[in-house]
Amino acid sequence: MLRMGLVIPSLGGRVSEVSSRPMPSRTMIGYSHVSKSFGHLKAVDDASLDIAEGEFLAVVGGSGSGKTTLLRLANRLIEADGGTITVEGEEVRNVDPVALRRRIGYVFQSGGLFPHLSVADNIGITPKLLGVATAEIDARIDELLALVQLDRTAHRDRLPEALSGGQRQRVGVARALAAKPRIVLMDEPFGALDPLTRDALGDDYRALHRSLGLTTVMITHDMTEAILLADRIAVMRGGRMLAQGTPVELSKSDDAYVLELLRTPRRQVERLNALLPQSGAA
Ligand SMILES: Nc1ncnc2c1ncn2[C@@H]1O[C@H](COP(=O)(O)OP(=O)(O)OP(=O)(O)O)[C@@H](O)[C@H]1O
Repeated sequence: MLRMGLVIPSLGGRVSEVSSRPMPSRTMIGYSHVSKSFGHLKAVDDASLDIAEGEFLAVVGGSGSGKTTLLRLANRLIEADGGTITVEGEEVRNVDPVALRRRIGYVFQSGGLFPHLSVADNIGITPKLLGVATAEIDARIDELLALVQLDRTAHRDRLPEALSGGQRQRVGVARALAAKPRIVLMDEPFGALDPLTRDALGDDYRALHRSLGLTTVMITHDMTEAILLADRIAVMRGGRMLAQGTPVELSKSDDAYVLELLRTPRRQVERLNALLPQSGAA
């Protein structure tokens, strides 16, 4: 696999780097008392959250807790009923939705690729819509394929159906980065992948996030993934923003649901340790 000069940090190195790094303070996305209902259902209920420049924030919570709705409110795929949402200091309701979406990359759970377009055309579609010159788009596609570690010759002209799930997600990330956004929203990007591919993609994306200076908001159902990848975690329940903070801060929460979520990875490890021989003992 191509590495193209990207340093993929070891897990241990990344975790200590995350915990010792001071967070920058400029707010890239700000939610203030935001609400969104569908009929009588409050999908997002009075939620407030600030995401700082350069931050990697994971949003966790049960099915139907409002995570996707929260994400889509930021780029106006859904319009809020109440409260204020800002992106880079501008209220999103004052920004043209199409222009807003070009400033914010979006990675879908299934990759969200156009099935009839090649990998190259999927990646190049936004620059093309923006009127970027063909030669420049071609160079950008190659650069992005290298960034997401897909071999140019092997993958450039393939249709999405001829890719593995992990490769499709890499193309999805490349497409989200094609218009050089500073913010990337990811809706369970690695959820449907096998654990090894998921780990590799998570690590690789985290390295990209850092080297490109991105601000990332990622929905995940996997608390282990949230703890390992994110600087901070926001916990949603029933549309409410239940808690937010670093894993260490959340571990001091007095909310039983938050503590239960945080205990899950450790409980899984304990069960695995009971079932499997300790490493080196096999
Ligand atoms: N367009 C819609 N019309 C009606 N109800 C909706 C719509 N979108 C979301 N909902 C409802 O709003 C609630 C929150 O949905 P949302 O997709 O934000 O949850 P989620 O936390 O992302 O769930 P999951 O983890 O299952 O993807 C759910 O009860 C859902 O059924």
